[in-house]
Amino acid sequence: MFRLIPLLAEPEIAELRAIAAAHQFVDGRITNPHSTVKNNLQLHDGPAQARTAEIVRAAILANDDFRHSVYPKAIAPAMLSRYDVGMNYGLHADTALMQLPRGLIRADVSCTVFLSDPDSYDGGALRVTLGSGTLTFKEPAGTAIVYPSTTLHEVEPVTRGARLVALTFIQSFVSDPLKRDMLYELHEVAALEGLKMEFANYTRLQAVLSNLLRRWSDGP
Ligand SMILES: O=C(O)CCC(=O)C(=O)O
Ligand SMILES: [Fe+2]
Repeated sequence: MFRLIPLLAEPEIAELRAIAAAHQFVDGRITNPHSTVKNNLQLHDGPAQARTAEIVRAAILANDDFRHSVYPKAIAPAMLSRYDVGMNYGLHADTALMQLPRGLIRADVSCTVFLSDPDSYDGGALRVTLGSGTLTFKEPAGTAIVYPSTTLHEVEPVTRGARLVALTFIQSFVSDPLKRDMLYELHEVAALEGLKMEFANYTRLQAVLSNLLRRWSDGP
């Protein structure tokens, strides 16, 4: 499932931009030393990184659309990343198991939160390969694109301005993307149509949803 989710409001966007402006970024290869395609910058300053992670995590957990499309079980601390002119991230797949301070997580869903106004830079779109086609995302500030970590994807070179994003990876309670999609669809239909249904039938539909989630989730 590919979902565009309005995730951050103006004050959060402003705070993350201020954090980015006030700190030194380092070569993004620090977290992927063997990558030959990664050509961007990351922010690793302790408190600034912690605050970034807190803002993004709180927004994810408070967002119904995010919760019902991703079913987050573990959220990697979000990291600010900047692509200046000439920077890009070539075609790659995300690592399946990521070592985080609190242990390993399996990346099921990848998430880019756009923080720069799209008009302020050229290039820098996220392109996700889907079979013979490609999906391209260059979204307004505050919007998150969530996409399966199983995909090959890349960030086009920036040719003007700078592209600031917050990046995170999420382990889902439901590892199978198709099952996640079906749960999301069923939840949407129940939410949109439920009030028009006979209450007894709506209750049965809710039971099916809950029982599917019980059957398909990894735990705890
Ligand atoms: O900058 C982006 O939008 C994506 C970055 C990415 O693919 C990654 O960090 O693995
Ligand atoms: Fe990636």
